Amino acid sequence: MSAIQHFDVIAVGGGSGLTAAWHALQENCDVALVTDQPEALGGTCVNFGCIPTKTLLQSAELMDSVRHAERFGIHLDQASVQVDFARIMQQMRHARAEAVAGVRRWVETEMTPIFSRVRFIDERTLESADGQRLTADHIFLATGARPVVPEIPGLAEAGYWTNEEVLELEAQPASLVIIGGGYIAAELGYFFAALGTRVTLISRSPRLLTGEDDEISERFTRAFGERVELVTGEPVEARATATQRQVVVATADGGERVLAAEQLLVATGRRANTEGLEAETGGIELDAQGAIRVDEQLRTRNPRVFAYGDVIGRAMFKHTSSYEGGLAWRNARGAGERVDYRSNPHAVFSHPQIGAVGLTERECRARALDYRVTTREYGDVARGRIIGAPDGLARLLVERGSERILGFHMLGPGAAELIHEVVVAMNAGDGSTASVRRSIHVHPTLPELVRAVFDAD
Ligand SMILES: Cc1cc2nc3c(=O)[nH]c(=O)nc-3n(C[C@H](O)[C@H](O)[C@H](O)COP(=O)(O)OP(=O)(O)OC[C@H]3O[C@@H](n4cnc5c(N)ncnc54)[C@H](O)[C@@H]3O)c2cc1C
Ligand SMILES: NC(=O)c1ccc[n+]([C@@H]2O[C@H](COP(=O)([O-])OP(=O)(O)OC[C@H]3O[C@@H](n4cnc5c(N)ncnc54)[C@H](O)[C@@H]3O)[C@@H](O)[C@H]2O)c1
Repeated sequence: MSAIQHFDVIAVGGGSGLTAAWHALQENCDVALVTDQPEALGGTCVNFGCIPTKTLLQSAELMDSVRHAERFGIHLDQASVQVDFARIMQQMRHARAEAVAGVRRWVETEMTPIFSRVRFIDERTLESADGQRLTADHIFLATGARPVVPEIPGLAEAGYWTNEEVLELEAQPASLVIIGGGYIAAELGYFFAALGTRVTLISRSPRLLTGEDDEISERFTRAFGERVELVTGEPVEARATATQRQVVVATADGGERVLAAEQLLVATGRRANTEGLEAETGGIELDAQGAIRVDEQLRTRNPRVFAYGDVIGRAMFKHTSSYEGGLAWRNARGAGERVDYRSNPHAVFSHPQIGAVGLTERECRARALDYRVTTREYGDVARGRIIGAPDGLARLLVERGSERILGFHMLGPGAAELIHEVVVAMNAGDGSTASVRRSIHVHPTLPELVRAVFDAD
């Protein structure tokens, strides 16, 4: 049996595990960073998620501008516009490789890297695949999540991509079927469609992005349906022919449709990575979905072990796991802070773009809150008209009496950036609408749309 190595801190996970590690290093702690994917240091965000997909979407947005240049008096020979798909993909992978190399240099210089899977062998000890035993004053688990692949007969044999394989492409598919109606379907569906792939999207519900405020989801679905073919139904079988992949869909009217395309992308959610961790042996409880149960301070049932990020199965966003990682670290040092997701924002980088924070109108109703809703369109403000009055709006939900901002939802250009003023307002003073209303906004800018909806409330 090998000797036990003891550290001040062990962070398990090469993604947001780095957040706790970074905080620990600021306090001169001795840190072990454990990951089973050293070639993908930086985790999902850097390798298979936020950064590579948004890098790809930059090309999609540019293509959209080129296609619509005519509207602003710029005549382009559209037939001469060519997509160098291989180059788009290679540039993304090159940037990714540089980012990973940078993270790896940092980990190898400042921490003790343990490049292995680990599992608990008791409440104090982790063991690597080659039998190294590790203990620490504090352990942070950020082992992330992986794609859920539905059990559709024939799917494995037919062959499919998830968000990981799709980033390895060299050639653009002429046609693509996507299973799923959430974030990845909306973002990657937009990428492929904007570059000219014929995209068919299979969604269980008639509306896409059902977690959004109803009006946002409805208007997004309507606009997105002009870009891709939307099919509502349940995929029940998949198969491959010599040239195609086919998905049989049981449609809502009791019928059946066979959808065919060159390739198939599965985007049906993500599940926490806890298999093989032997969490129970470590005194850590899992929920029915296999996510790690934590309390309000992000502590597991084992007091020396904290968990955060996708593995706790809450809001699976990079900014959320970064927030949680900092909070978990401070709590390990005795701060006693509670997580508060009330102003945890999110964005869908599709077209139209979505940015949102706080409660949806549906959630306000479910909580029997006394609220009012105010809406303004892009065309209601000068900058909105300058950019062509695009389809889009801002929706504000305010609690009557307290005047607290309950939620803010935007659909349209810049939505992901524009919501931040409201995120700050929700955290300023009493979280009421006053701070936005009394602030001067530059004219003519899109933040004036935010101001306009607050003024109209
Ligand atoms: C396609 C896509 C696009 C996305 N876009 C965005 C976006 O635009 N904005 C946003 O905020 N979020 C986005 N997300 C979500 C975001 O990427 C995740 O929420 C975030 O990266 C989760 O970080 P994490 O540290 O919890 O997990 P990960 O980054 O997945 O890290 C988990 C780490 O744990 C390691 N590991 C797992 N099990 C073990 C074990 N037993 N032993 C050792 N190591 C182990 C893994 O190798 C990995 O290094 C996107 C996700 C996807 C899939
Ligand atoms: N911009 C961002 O922040 C961003 C972007 C991409 C991904 N993410 C994160 O990654 C997570 C995973 O993304 P996702 O799009 O895979 O999941 P999702 O949870 O957003 O959507 C899953 C979709 O798949 C559908 N679905 C589930 N099972 C199905 C089945 N058997 N057949 C047909 N449809 C089925 C659901 O109805 C839903 O529409 C997101 O929830 C989000 O947390 C974030």
